[in-house]
Amino acid sequence: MYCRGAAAVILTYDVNSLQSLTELEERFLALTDSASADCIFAIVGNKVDLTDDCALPPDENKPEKSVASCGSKVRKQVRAEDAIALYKKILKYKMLDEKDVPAAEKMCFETSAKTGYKVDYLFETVFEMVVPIIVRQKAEGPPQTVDITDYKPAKRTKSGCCA
Ligand SMILES: Nc1nc2c(ncn2[C@@H]2O[C@H](COP(=O)(O)OP(=O)(O)OP(=O)(O)O)[C@@H](O)[C@H]2O)c(=O)[nH]1
Repeated sequence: MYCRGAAAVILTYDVNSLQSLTELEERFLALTDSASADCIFAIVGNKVDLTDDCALPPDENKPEKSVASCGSKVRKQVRAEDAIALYKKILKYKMLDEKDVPAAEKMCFETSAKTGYKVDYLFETVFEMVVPIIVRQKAEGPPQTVDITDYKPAKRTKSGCCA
């Protein structure tokens, strides 16, 4: 219902929870089936304010970097590559060709709704992509929706039968 005719879908996970990324695919991707055919997908890893430099993926050569926490900050559980992999899975699911859509690296963001980090950048980027698509769709023809305010009930016959 929320996605019907959508020109853009922003799928958001928590960078500190791998499960939240997995759930995007398992629970929410199918909900985007009713989005517009040329819908833009953005994958957003939120809550980066809770992580810091020690959030880098564990480096096998430097085991001290793979500690589970660093001061009050936690180690990031979801790497940028995981989000990029999900973006590519979405393209497969939607049967879209990589060369016809924005690059995965451009459509995967990391934000903090708490501090505002990269939030404006996310929405500005998505808007810049989406506005030309909406303008083109409008120029191409009427929307694929039904205006129920135009509905005029059929005249009833004397018997009240619709035959
Ligand atoms: N530290 C931090 N906390 C955040 C951030 N964004 C949201 N939160 C917190 O995370 C919790 C869930 O936020 P919601 O906005 O309810 O997100 P949601 O996806 O609707 O989460 P659910 O209600 O659990 O489904 C709240 O306590 C928010 O304050 C962020 O960028 N950083």
